[in-house]
Amino acid sequence: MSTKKFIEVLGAEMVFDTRKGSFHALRNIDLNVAQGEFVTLIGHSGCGKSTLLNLIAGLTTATGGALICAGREIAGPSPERAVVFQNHSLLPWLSCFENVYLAVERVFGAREGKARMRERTANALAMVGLTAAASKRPNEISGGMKQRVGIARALSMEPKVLLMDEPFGALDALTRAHLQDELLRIVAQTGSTVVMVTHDVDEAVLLSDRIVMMTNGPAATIGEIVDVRLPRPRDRVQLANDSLYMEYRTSVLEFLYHRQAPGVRQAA
Ligand SMILES: Nc1ncnc2c1ncn2[C@@H]1O[C@H](COP(=O)(O)OP(=O)(O)OP(=O)(O)O)[C@@H](O)[C@H]1O
Repeated sequence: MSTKKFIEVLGAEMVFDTRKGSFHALRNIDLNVAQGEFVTLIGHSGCGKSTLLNLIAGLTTATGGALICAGREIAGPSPERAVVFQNHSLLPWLSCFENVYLAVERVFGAREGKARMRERTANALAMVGLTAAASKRPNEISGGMKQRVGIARALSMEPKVLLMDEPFGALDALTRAHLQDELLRIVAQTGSTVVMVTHDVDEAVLLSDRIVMMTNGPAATIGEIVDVRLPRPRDRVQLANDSLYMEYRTSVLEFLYHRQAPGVRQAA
């Protein structure tokens, strides 16, 4: 198996059946993601970013084409592809520790003892800086902390791929910046392969190895891909004045606001 083609999306199509007839959401999506690569999907609202992420997650089945992860066809959801959503979806009656432990137990429960699973849970919480909040319930912590529990829960499953659907979309700018920096550090530490949906151009340039820019729907497809060749580790303050950073930023903005202006529909 080539590590350059860890995730393969081959001519994927997605047509939804709706009450008003069929809706062609995604058309001929071809994308390879390498092992350890950080790829973001960006595009205007409704273009199909979440739909593509859900196909990779195995939460929805493509109506055409094929999707492969680690050499096997994606046939449904799997802990090897953990998903972090915008609304963390934690169980409110469980502590942060218990929320993460639940995921650990589901993945490792059949072959590992409780002590090892508790260790895994504690490690995941430590990775996102939440050791001190482990015994708190979701309603006792901030939005940013809840999102970190969601990330810890995903990481605790030791997924091959981390799929993130606007994970920081609901957070204020400072919390968001802080969590982006943490994600950069965690990904550097774990070597995770990440596919993340975002609306935020700066977030995309800061985090990505490649930015996949999608055309407007219906029948959205990949318009262009930007290779972000900024060295890592990346520092947001230094990058603020970096000319290469500005170039990447401008090319994404040009794609989004000149070539795919909001509200301009594709000819289906
Ligand atoms: N289950 C479904 N049934 C019918 N249509 C759907 C379904 N899911 C998504 N769609 C349609 O497919 C298109 C793409 O939706 P999707 O949520 O993937 O877009 P998005 O780019 O993630 O949007 P946003 O940025 O606003 O979250 C939209 O027109 C949406 O209405």
